[in-house]
Amino acid sequence: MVKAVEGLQAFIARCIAIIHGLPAHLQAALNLRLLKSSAILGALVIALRVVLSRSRSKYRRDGSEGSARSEYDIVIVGGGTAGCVLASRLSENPKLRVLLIEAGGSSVHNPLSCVPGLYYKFFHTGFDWDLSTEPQDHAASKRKYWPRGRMLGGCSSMNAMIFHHGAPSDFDEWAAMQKGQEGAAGWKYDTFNEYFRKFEKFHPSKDYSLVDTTLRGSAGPVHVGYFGNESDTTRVFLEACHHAGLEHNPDFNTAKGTLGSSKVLTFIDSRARRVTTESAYLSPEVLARPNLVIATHAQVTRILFETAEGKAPRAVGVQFKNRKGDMFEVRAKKEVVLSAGATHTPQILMLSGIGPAEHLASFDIPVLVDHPGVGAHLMDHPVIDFVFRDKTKSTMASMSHDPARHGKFSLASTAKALLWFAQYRLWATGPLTTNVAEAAAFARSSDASLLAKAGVTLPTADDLEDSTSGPTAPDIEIFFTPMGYLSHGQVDFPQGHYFGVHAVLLRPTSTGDVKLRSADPSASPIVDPKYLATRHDVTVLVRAARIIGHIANSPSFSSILDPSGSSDSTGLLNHNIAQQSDAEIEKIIRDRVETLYHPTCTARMAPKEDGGVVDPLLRVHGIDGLRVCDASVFPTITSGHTVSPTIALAERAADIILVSCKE
Ligand SMILES: Cc1cc2nc3c(=O)[nH]c(=O)nc-3n(C[C@H](O)[C@H](O)[C@H](O)COP(=O)(O)OP(=O)(O)OC[C@H]3O[C@@H](n4cnc5c(N)ncnc54)[C@H](O)[C@@H]3O)c2cc1C
Repeated sequence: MVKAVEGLQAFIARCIAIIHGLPAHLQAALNLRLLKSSAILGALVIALRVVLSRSRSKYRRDGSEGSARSEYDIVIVGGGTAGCVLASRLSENPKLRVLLIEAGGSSVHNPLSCVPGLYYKFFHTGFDWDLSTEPQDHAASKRKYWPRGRMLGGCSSMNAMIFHHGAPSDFDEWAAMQKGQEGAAGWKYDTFNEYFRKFEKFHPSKDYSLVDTTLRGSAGPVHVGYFGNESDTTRVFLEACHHAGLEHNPDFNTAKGTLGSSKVLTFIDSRARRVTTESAYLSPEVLARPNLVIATHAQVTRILFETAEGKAPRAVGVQFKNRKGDMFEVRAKKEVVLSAGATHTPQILMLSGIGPAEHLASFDIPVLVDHPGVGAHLMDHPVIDFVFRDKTKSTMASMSHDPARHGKFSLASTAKALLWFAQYRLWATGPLTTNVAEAAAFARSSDASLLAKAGVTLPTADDLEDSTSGPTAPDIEIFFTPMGYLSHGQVDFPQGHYFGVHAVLLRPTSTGDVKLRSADPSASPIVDPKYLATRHDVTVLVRAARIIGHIANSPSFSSILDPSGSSDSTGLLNHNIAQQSDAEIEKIIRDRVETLYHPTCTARMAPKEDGGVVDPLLRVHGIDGLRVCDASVFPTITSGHTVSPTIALAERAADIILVSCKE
């Protein structure tokens, strides 16, 4: 079967090479025929790949089998970003019997996950928990779509692949918030950085030779590099950033800090495939370990406890159901670890009787431990998308308006997609290697000289609260996408070419919550991020929009801006942003705010009296045998993208658990 696929690929390669060698007029004449045969061959390759991936998936146990045995040492709930790391690291100890339980299936051979530019195709599918927020009181009362990965690798299997630590002071702040509890110092950047390096295998690039490779990880399972697409418009954006005063930072991810601008480092390997925690940590060798069992399509419904007079309740196992709804129970001799992510971890805790007592009582859930912090302090990064019409008509910008994406069949767009697929398969290049958000800039809203360049004079006694984690940490991110979109791609644009510049609020002061909708585990939790509830948050975003206006007016940027965008009547384009008043910009912000997909802090690491749910060793306060390890334990949100801190956190958690199992 493998040979058949390779044979087909070689045949396509030969056809394309021959066509490329012909004179231009013959190439044009053959174009249509090539497209048609590519379409048929491409479809065959995809079909064969699907068959192959099915046969390779045999090593995983479907949840319908229940569990091969009913007792393990450690039961991990949620095989997402953090869960896969834990399962792999903990099962390195052959004496520990580890069970990983995941609600979804594998994604490791799924083209929508592997091919970097296709991840948005997962939205609203069975691989997505497909959540929506409550109507947002401060954002035009709209509900906001929240995608969350429901598969092995979790959100790492469907995210935008940006590798980013955040600011070093974010982690010093994490440590300081623990007020000297045991294990607190290990979260300081100096120490925690070892775990970032532990998971990373950096691939140097001659195009990014200023990266100091001695500061990057070199031996971890997670391959990162600059292999993804870099569009011409992305390069222009970076020139414009330089012009606006956002200096080039050769590497966002070092102790030197993250301010400045650059193409982003990505979780894309040398063959232009997405790297997920499933693909990196659950290798065939790891899956072959006799002490590791992975149950897929198995949804945990609650944690099981033993209680004894005068002792803290002890987690002793979990209950889960398979796709048919059959219920199973497994026991955990040593520990249960929750890694179900920032929306589902608090849901499982509450369904198990750990959460705000009054809220649990309203669903007749017996209260095991009154924990007001469970589901509280939800923090996310709000993003505002600004869209511009591209006069260069670049290939990537044409992806903004893709009729095929909206279900309208067109031979031309299907043929184009198949050609891109062939280019991707044969040379690992082209539009499909994009991570979409190709470049970024990080800045501070209190940077008077940066804002002065953008025409904003900050008040001399600026009373805007400084919510950053330190004097060199950002609270604004501006990123560039070589295609334009609004509302996660759900808004149709008139035929044309567009790109996007996006403003992110990195350190919001608005916080929200996750609550139960019902005592039924199948019901989605209620998520309410309370976007833009504070004046601070709107003010920082207005300042970010001013910087974007300055970028848009720079000489380099005007070389790609289609002037017709200035007389846009659709209300979708932002060519005139620099001329708009603060009030007009605020209206756009409240109307367009969306998630950057970074919910955190819903079972935060902090002393219980400060609303904490876990201690610095990730143990749930007041319960034995139960830890949480995922983005819900962030004490506060980092000023950057959240997957790298989650992987590093899981690496540290594995060390903590392995030590505790020896004791
Ligand atoms: C579209 C998108 C783009 C993003 N882009 C980036 C980016 O470019 N860079 C970046 O740094 N971050 C990005 N993020 C955020 C980042 O991926 C997440 O913060 C991170 O992956 C969260 O990891 P986690 O382990 O906390 O949760 P998850 O990865 O969500 O894992 C939770 C797992 O638990 C499973 N689960 C939930 N409930 C149950 C249950 N009851 N029983 C069994 N299993 C259960 C889920 O199916 C899932 O597999 C993005 C996220 C999304 C969705």
